[in-house]
Amino acid sequence: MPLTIHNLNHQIHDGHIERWLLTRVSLNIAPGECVALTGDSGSGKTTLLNLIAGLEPLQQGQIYVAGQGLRHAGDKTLSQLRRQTLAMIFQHYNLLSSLNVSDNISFSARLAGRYDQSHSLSLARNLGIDHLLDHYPDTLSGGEMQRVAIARALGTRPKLLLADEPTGNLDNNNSDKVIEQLLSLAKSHHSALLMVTHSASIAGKMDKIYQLKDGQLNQQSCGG
Ligand SMILES: Nc1ncnc2c1ncn2[C@@H]1O[C@H](COP(=O)(O)OP(=O)(O)OP(=O)(O)O)[C@@H](O)[C@H]1O
Repeated sequence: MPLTIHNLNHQIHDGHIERWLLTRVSLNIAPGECVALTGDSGSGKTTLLNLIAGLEPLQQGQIYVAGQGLRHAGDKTLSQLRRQTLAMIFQHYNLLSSLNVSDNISFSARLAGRYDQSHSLSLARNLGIDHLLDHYPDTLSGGEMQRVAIARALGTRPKLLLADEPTGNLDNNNSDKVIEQLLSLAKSHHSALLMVTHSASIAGKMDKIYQLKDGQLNQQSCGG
């Protein structure tokens, strides 16, 4: 399983009081499965992604990423997991401004020791950005930058892809195209995808929808 979450509880300091942000959260995501994570602002979506990425320590419960338990895992194990097993896509792209598109795409794969030029090129072609390989990020549109970020993320052949409102900065038309490409590439690479979104129409394109509300994670119907 790319992702298993078992009975996760997470407490935060809210001013002077402590508050349970996540309670008894459990979730399984299978290879190639695309799952939407929805919920009101402040419900804990980004915190949950950060816990899955090993960026915040687990307090109670367990998260397994491709079989590796995160609770009590050391820094070396967690950073290896972030390089080799999972990849993240952010709303603000997080491209390196001093590197051209080609080097941005290959950056994570090189760090993971998995750089494969033909794979990077094929991702760029599939995303329609192969004519931009020698361009720099500040000359690209938002949609083009996010396509570069998607190619960079998939370049490591991650088992699990975490995306935090990846099209939050794009207009509807552009957003739909980028999401279609992301879903199709995640499926063809057998990468599981967990995507935070506020958009009901984007969530409706995914295999499953989960909502965080009052600390609890519940599956919603995909009907709409
Ligand atoms: N380390 C922390 N210490 C204290 N409070 C925190 C911490 N991390 C997150 N919070 C609080 O937890 C709540 C959830 O934050 P989070 O960013 O996870 O929500 P979200 O669902 O992603 O929201 P949005 O949709 O607005 O991005 C917020 O009230 C936030 O202020």
